[in-house]
Amino acid sequence: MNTAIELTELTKTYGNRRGLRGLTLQVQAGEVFGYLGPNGAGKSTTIRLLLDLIRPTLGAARVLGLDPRADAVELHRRIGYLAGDFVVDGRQKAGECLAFLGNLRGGVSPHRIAALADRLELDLSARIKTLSKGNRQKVGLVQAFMHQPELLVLDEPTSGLDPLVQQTFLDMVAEARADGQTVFMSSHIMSEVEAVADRVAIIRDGELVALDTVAELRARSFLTVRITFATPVRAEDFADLPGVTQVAVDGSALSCRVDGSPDALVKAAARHTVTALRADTQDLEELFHAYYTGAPSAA
Ligand SMILES: Nc1ncnc2c1ncn2[C@@H]1O[C@H](COP(=O)(O)OP(=O)(O)OP(=O)(O)O)[C@@H](O)[C@H]1O
Repeated sequence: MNTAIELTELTKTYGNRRGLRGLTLQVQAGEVFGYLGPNGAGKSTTIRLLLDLIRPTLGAARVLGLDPRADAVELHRRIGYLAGDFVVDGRQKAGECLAFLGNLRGGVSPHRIAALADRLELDLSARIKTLSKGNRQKVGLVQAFMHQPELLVLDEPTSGLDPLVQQTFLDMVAEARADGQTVFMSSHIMSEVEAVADRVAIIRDGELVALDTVAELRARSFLTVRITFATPVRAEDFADLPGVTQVAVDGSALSCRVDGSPDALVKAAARHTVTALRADTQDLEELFHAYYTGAPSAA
C-alpha cells in the first residue's frame, strides 16, 4: 500500500455554501504532506471528511486503503488525529485524560506519555481547565502521537504553541517520518510546513490551487533585480531579454523581475558600468500569499 490518502472529486456543500469543490489528490505513505490555505479555505472540512466526522456531498475518500465510513472504527485506531478545535473534559488532569485516551487505543505505555509530555514541557498533573491554550494544544499533540499511528492527521497543530515548542513539534514530525509514519498536516503558515513537508497542497475557496514538492515551489519563485548604472540607460535594452519582465527605468536605475536564469540580464547590464546591484528572491511566504489572494505572480 503506497497511497495513504486518496481523494477523488471530493465535494462538500453546506447548504448553498461550498466547503470543498472537487478535490482530487493523493498522499503517499511515508510522506509529510502540508495542507495550506487561508482561513475558511476548506482545510478542516477536508480533514473532517477523512475522519468520517462529516460526509461528502459528492466524491470519495480512501484512507489507508479503507473507507472512512465503513471502516471508521479500524481507521480511528490506526490514525492519530488532532482536531483544530481539540476539546476534552476540563475537569480531568492532563495525565488522566491521556491515560484514558491511551486505553481507548488499546493501551499506551505511561513511559511513552511521560516522555512526550516531558519533551513538550507539559505538566501531566495539571487539570486541563487550568491549562493555557498552548498547553491544551500539547495535550492534543501527545494524544495524537502517543500510539505511534501509521497516519497522523493534524489540523493546525502548532496553533497556540510558542516558537520553541513549535520547533519540538517539527522535530517530532521529522522523527515520525523517519519511522515510516505518514503525516497530513494543515496550516496557514508556510514557513513551518516548508521546514518539514515533502509536498504541499494549497487550497483557496474550497479548490486546489497548487500541489507540488517544496523544492519545485521554491524553484517557481523569482528575483526582483535593481541595478544602478553610472549613466542613464534605456528600457528597450532590457525589455526583450529571456526571463526578464516588468522592466522599469528611471534615469540610471533599472528594476525588473527575473524568472529562471539571470544570465541574459547580467550580460546586458555588463555593457554598461554598474555601480550597484541588488537581487531579492521572492520567498515562499510571498509566493503563497500570491496563491492565497489569486495574484498573477502565482500563475
Ligand atoms: N458546519 C458548517 N456549516 C456551514 N458552513 C460551514 C460549516 N463548516 C465549514 N463551513 C464553511 O466552509 C468553508 C470552509 O471551512 P473550513 O472550516 O473547512 O476552513 P479552514 O480552511 O479549515 O479554515 P480555518 O483555518 O479558519 O479553520 C468556510 O466558508 C466555512 O464557513
